[in-house]
Amino acid sequence: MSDTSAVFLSEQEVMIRDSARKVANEVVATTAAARDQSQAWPNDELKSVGELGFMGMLVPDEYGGSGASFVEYCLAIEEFAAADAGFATIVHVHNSLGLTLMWSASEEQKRKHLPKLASGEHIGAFLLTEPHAGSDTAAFRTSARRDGTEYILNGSKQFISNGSEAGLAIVLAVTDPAAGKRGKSLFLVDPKQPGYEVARVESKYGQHTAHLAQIELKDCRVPAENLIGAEGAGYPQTMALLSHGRVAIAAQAVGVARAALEAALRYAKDREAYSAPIINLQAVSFDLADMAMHVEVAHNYVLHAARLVDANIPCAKEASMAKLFASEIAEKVCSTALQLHGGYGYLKDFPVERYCRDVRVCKIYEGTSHIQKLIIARSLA
Ligand SMILES: CC(C)(COP(=O)(O)OP(=O)(O)OC[C@H]1O[C@@H](n2cnc3c(N)ncnc32)[C@H](O)[C@@H]1OP(=O)(O)O)[C@@H](O)C(=O)NCCC(=O)NCCSC(=O)CCS(=O)O
Repeated sequence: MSDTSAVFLSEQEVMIRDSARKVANEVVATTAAARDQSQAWPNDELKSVGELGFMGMLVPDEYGGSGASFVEYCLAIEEFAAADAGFATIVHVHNSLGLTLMWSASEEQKRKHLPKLASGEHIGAFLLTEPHAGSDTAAFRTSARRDGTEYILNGSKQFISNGSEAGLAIVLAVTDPAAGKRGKSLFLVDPKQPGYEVARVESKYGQHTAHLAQIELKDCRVPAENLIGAEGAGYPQTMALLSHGRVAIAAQAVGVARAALEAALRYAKDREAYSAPIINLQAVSFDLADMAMHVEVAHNYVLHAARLVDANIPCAKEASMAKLFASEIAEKVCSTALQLHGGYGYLKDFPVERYCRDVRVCKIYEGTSHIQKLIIARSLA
């Protein structure tokens, strides 16, 4: 990223970005290619970023967090994604629990759960999507039936990042089937308790660092005090969280695209054809120019959306624009980076084939590109 991208960052934003960049480069990136092969859970790497405060970024100091702004959060996610996109997914999904609890949890819930989340002792998972419904969030069926001082949760949850590794889960479940969007509630669930079952851990195309699970909730009894906020308030809470999350996924896409651009630049300066580095070929340099333009524009638009979040200005449209633009250009940038490497781009000796696989899901999770268009189009009507 060129120096002017940092001109309007505060000293603190630069400090957090640089701290994230340092740990990402020194600890996360160095093990990323091996992890892509082994699919090992990055315990040590998470511990390292946790010690620096990156596991409780959106949680204030009084609950053990680092009280970062959303801009600072997105800058950190971009850095982690440039090192290992799957690692950034783990960190992002985890941090989204802290944000949800800050918005809606009782004081008692905050005191009980936030310090362990913020330190990284408990990894967080958010159980939203179901096997039969992803985009259509109103169609979720997982039920929570009140039974005395408890709720009994039943249902299947699909595509759950961190679901198999979590120390704390938040579940969206239907408490009143007749009430539609006002009949869904959020619950805190301990993944070690009976009734929380990891049915399978998916085998997937990319982001091998991030484990994606199918979770079965079978007569999973949770105390009534684990309800987050009011009964029936879960749906709008979740929609607001998804909207903020889209800005972070956009930052993640920018991070991977930037890494791909940097890899392509290195390669183009090093690789010779026709007796000169291939960067001297106009076709190659035009591709690189195009990639750099897209990465910089996406980076700056992500910061714009994140600043709106920090200013508490409704920005569902901008969040969707950031995610749509960044994830679409990131896929193209990564693909062009692979192309510029020629045959070597297709080999695991170079990182660009991993970037291509890892970045693809940015167009799908936290709302597909079509869902982002739907939200943007709605805002224009
Ligand atoms: C496509 C959808 C946006 C359609 O949503 P709805 O039409 O059902 O929602 P609305 O009626 O518009 O809103 C309901 C309710 O929420 C409030 N709301 C909505 N957006 C916001 C916001 N940005 N900030 C605050 N509040 C918001 C809205 O005001 C309404 O509240 P009231 O009724 O007025 O009180 C939706 O279905 C959608 O987003 N679909 C995509 C789902 C998605 O992104 N899935 C991804 C799942 S997560 C994932 O992929 C990662 C898994 S992980 O890695 O573990």
